[in-house]
Amino acid sequence: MAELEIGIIGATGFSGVELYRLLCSHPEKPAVTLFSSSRDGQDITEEYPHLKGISTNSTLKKLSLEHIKRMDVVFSCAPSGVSRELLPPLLEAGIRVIDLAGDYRLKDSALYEKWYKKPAPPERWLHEAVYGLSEYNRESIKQAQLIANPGCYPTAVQLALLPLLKNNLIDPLSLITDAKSGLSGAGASLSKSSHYANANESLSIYKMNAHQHIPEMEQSFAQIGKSEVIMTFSTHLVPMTRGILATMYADLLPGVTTEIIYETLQQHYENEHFIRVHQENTPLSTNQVSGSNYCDISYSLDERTGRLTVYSVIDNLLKGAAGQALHNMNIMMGFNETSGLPLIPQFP
Ligand SMILES: NC(=O)C1=CN([C@@H]2O[C@H](COP(=O)(O)OP(=O)(O)OC[C@H]3O[C@@H](n4cnc5c(N)ncnc54)[C@H](OP(=O)(O)O)[C@@H]3O)[C@@H](O)[C@H]2O)C=CC1
Ligand SMILES: CC(=O)N[C@@H](CCC(=O)OP(=O)(O)O)C(=O)O
Repeated sequence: MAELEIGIIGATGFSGVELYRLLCSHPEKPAVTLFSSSRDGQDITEEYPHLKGISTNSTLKKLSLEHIKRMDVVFSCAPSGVSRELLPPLLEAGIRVIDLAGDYRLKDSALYEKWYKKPAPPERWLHEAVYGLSEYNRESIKQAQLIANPGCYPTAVQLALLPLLKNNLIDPLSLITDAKSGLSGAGASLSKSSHYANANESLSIYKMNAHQHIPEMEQSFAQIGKSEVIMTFSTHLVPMTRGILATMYADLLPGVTTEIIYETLQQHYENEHFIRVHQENTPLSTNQVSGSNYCDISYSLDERTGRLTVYSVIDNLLKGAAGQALHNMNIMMGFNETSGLPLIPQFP
C-alpha cells in the first residue's frame, strides 16, 4: 500500500507542533510534511528542540499547491481568518482537510462575521464542512472532505452538556458556563495578556459576553442537542501552560434526580475511549488529563437551589485541538480510533 502522506500547515504553532509529535509515533507511520508561511528552509527543531531526532523529515517547507496536492490529508493549524482563503484551492484540488481554526465551524456566514469580525469563507465550503466533534459526528466525519475541528472551550463544554440536553434533563435557558484556560490556548505568539509579568500570579477574565465560541456551542446545542440554548459564557486566563476547566450551571427539570444524571452520562459514553465519567461530587483537576486525549466529566447537585453544576477538564492542545484532530483523521481513514493518541495522562 502507498505510504500515507500528511501535511501540516502552520506547523510552527503550538497545535502544529503537537500534531507533528503525535504523528511521529502513529502506527501507520505517515510521511509528514511541515509547511510554514514564515520559516521555510529552517528545521523545526531549531525552535522546538524537544522534537530533535524524532523524524528525518523536520525541515519546514514553503506551502505550494503542487506539493500539497500529493497529500492524503492536510491539517491546517493557521489562525482563524486565514483558512478562508487558504483552504478553498486545496479543497478544489480534492484534498481532505482538517481545519483547527474557527472559520468553517459556523454554518451561518453572518454569525461568523458578527463574532469573528472577519469576512466569512465561501458558502459552498461552509455548507460542506463537517463539525468534527468526534464522539457525535462519526458517520459524517468518515465521508467528509473538510472537517471543522471544534474550538477548545466548546469541546469541554459540549461533551459535558450534550447528553443532558439531548435527554431533556436541564433547562436550556438556564445555562451559565464559567471556563478557564491555560496560556497555550492563546497560541505561540506573544501578546500583552500572555506576557509573563501580566499572566503570572494573576487570574483574568476576558472577552466578556463576546467570546467567538458562544455561537459555535449554541449551534451544536441546536443541531446535536436538539435544544434552543442561549448561554452566558465567561472565559478566564489561568497562569498555567495547558488545560481547560469548564464549569456549567443549569436548573434541573422537574423529576430529574442525580441518579438519572449519572446513568445518562455513563450510558452515553460507556463505549467512548476518550471520555471518563466520574461519580457525583468528584473533584477534577486539569492535571489529571494533561498530555492525554481524555475529557473527564463530573457533576454536583445543590439541593438548596435545585441547580446542577456539571464540570469537565481537557488538555486544550490535545482533546481541544491536535488530539481531537488526529482522532478525526483516524475516523476518516478507517484506522483504530486511538492510534497515535497517548492514552495515559502525564503526572505530576
Ligand atoms: N491553542 C489551542 O489550544 C487551540 C487552538 N485552536 C485553533 O487552532 C489554530 C492553531 O492554533 P495554535 O497552534 O494555538 O496557534 P499558533 O498561533 O501557535 O500558531 C499558528 C501558526 O499559524 C501559522 N500562520 C500564522 N499566520 C499565517 C498566515 N497568514 N498564513 C498561513 N499560516 C499562518 C504560523 O505558522 P508558520 O509561520 O509556520 O506558518 C503560526 O505559528 C488556530 O486557529 C486556533 O484558533 C483551536 C483549539 C485550541
Ligand atoms: C486562552 C485563549 O486565549 N484561548 C483562545 C482560544 C482560541 C481558539 O480556540 O480559537 P478559535 O475559535 O479561533 O479556534 C480564546 O479564548 O480566544
